[in-house]
Amino acid sequence: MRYVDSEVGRLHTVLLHRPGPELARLTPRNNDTLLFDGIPWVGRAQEEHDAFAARLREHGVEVLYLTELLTDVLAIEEARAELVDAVLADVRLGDALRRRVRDHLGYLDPPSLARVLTAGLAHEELRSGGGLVYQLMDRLDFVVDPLPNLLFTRDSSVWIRDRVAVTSLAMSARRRETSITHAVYEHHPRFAGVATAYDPWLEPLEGGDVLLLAPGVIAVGVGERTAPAGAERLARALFAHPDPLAHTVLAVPIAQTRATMHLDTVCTMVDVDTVLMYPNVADDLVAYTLTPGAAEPAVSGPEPFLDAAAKAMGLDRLRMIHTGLDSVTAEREQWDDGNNTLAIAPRLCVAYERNVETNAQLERAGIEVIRIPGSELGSGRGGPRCMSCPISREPLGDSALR
Ligand SMILES: NC(=[NH2+])NCCC[C@H](N)C(=O)O
Repeated sequence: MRYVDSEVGRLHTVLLHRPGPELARLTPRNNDTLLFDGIPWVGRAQEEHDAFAARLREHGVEVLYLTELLTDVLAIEEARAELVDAVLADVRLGDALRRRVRDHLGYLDPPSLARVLTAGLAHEELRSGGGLVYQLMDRLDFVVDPLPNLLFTRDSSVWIRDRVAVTSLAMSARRRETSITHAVYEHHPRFAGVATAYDPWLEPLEGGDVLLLAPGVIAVGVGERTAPAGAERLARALFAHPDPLAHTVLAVPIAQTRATMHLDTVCTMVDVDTVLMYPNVADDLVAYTLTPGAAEPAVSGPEPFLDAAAKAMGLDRLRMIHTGLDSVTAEREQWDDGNNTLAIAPRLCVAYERNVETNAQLERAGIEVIRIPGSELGSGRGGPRCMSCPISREPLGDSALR
């Protein structure tokens, strides 16, 4: 079963990426470019991630791992060619080095190739190469860049009902991630026959910006990561479907700073009618409402986000968990992904244990919190929601809202 129509329906199946050798590529020289704010201790990050997966399994969630799916599809010639081509498309390689890399990858068995596709390939590991590009590289430079942000499976694909939107990642450090999700959904027998709702060559759109507020109602954060044109394109695709996948898309401009790169860093859902929101932005967020129009989606607004969302969801009001935190504590805990919870059922969510005050407020509001460690995982600036891509949730249907 592959179906997701909300943020909170009981979670059945989720896609995770257990961090591996790609994290060991991070150095103080490259961590900014690779979008990490520190140098994670890899072994501990893996332990933390295993604890996350274990908590999910204890609650009956099936956990799929991206590397396993990738290794499976690399046994299929067409998928292998597609993934290798995505590596070779890097214009910086030049023809001579490109030929050498093609030869090198051609000899690798699926697990070794999966490792290069995720952890990259350093100059010194290629050992020999021809041409000027190879000669002028430092031995630690990457011939194939590593993808440490694969950890955040939320961003490279999003399921909307029975379709998958393979996104278009804005930052160059992440762009190749979607060649992996695309190949998995296209070629893995588990996903046979799945149709896409978005493709990676379209305008920038990242999963961290896409919130399924209710069946048929989708909020999309817009800014640096998801371009307004990406939100518009998604709305058009969802409205045009014969059995429309949504009736309302709310475009929500967000300030693009490091701390708030995606909508889910400031707002996540913890119940069918309840959001957890970063208090420092809660009053300022607005939404533009997109609905099906004659040729193009019709746009109205802006109006306060909570009002626009409640209206689209058919509620009198959307309940916001007011964390009531002083602004410094709120700022500290937002930075450590306090607002980035993963709901695994209505009123039951996973959160980093370190966000003590936010978690206490959630509990006071009647939300059960499953705490996980995240001291190393958090150095890439992502929490439980960023690290998970729900593939199947219990449908809320249209009658779920009270
Ligand atoms: N859905 C999310 N908030 N993902 C967080 C992504 C963090 C990642 N280091 C990036 O900057 O892209």
